[in-house]
Amino acid sequence: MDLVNHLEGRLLFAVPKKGRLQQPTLDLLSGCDIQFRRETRLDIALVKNLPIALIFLPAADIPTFVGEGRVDLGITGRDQIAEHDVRLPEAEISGVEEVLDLGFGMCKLQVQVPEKGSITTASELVGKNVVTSFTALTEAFFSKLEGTDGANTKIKYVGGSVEAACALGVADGIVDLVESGETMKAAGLKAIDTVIESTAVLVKSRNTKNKLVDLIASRIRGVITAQKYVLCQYNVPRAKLSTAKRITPGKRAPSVTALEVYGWVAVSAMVLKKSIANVMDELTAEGATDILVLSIENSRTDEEMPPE
Ligand SMILES: Nc1ncnc2c1ncn2[C@@H]1O[C@H](COP(=O)(O)OP(=O)(O)OP(=O)(O)O)[C@@H](O)[C@H]1O
Ligand SMILES: O=P(O)(O)OC[C@H]1O[C@H](OP(=O)(O)OP(=O)(O)O)[C@H](O)[C@@H]1O
Repeated sequence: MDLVNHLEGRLLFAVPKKGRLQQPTLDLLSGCDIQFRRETRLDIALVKNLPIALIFLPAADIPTFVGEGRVDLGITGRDQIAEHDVRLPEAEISGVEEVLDLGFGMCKLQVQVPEKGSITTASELVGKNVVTSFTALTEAFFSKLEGTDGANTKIKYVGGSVEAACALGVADGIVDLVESGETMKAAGLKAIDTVIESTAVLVKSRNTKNKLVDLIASRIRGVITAQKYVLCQYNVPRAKLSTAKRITPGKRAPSVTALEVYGWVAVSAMVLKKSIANVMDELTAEGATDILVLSIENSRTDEEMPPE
């Protein structure tokens, strides 16, 4: 089948073809009931149940395709968007518009130097050799270092294994992504500054007119919300209701229903998964009973969520 001829009329959605963002992205698509089968070695997959085609691209190239309007939607790291946008001429507005923070792929782009070396600040790297996969952000970072002429710093591109550059004598420092810090530690490096913090984002092309963009964004938002929150149900004496409402304020407000027992109410509210244990302790201390925590399979809510 000539897939390219089947793209007509479909929303084009760029997703990472490999690397750290790929599996969480595929999980998200599955949660949105976006069904497809990717043939071996093919970078295009037609979605069976929606007029969408998935285009598998390197995370670093997705901002270019979205920015130029070649694809309507994309998922990549905010670091990649920043690297793309910082290259644009000053007066040009980026064609890449962020729609949604996806909450995975958290990492920091950091300036790193040998742990045992003499350099302790990024300014001391000015004029020296710095190796990175993010040359535009690194150039902008060193150019802005106050009171120094960062533009003189020699910035070299490498596509991967950036952390090896110092040990091999290619660089005095590197600018690379850090998440757990394991890679940095194993290479005998330490972080001395942060260029940008990143998470995966859903982005759209500024000029896309495809109506499915909003539908997909809404489905993705629903899945992310479902992953982040649980539904907490409990019974509490009416006299304690105002305190209980402060503990579980819910989205707009908690649902409260009268119980068939005088003086008691049943409360139901969305609670952040990461704080549910504390919330249960607090509710118990206030006399709540029969506290149940239910996972949320999927959701469709507006953007206002309970505070994190
Ligand atoms: N250790 C990490 N933890 C979390 N997110 C990361 C990590 N490393 C990278 N990312 C995110 O994933 C994006 C893609 O990085 P990744 O290293 O997976 O790229 P890749 O497409 O496989 O390319 P490469 O061939 O350069 O490794 C990064 O831009 C960043 O947003
Ligand atoms: O802080 P950590 O949890 O150790 O993660 C950081 C590492 O992850 C990324 O590389 P990746 O492993 O994706 O491969 P790459 O070097 O080929 O880009 C990044 O470039 C770091 O090397």
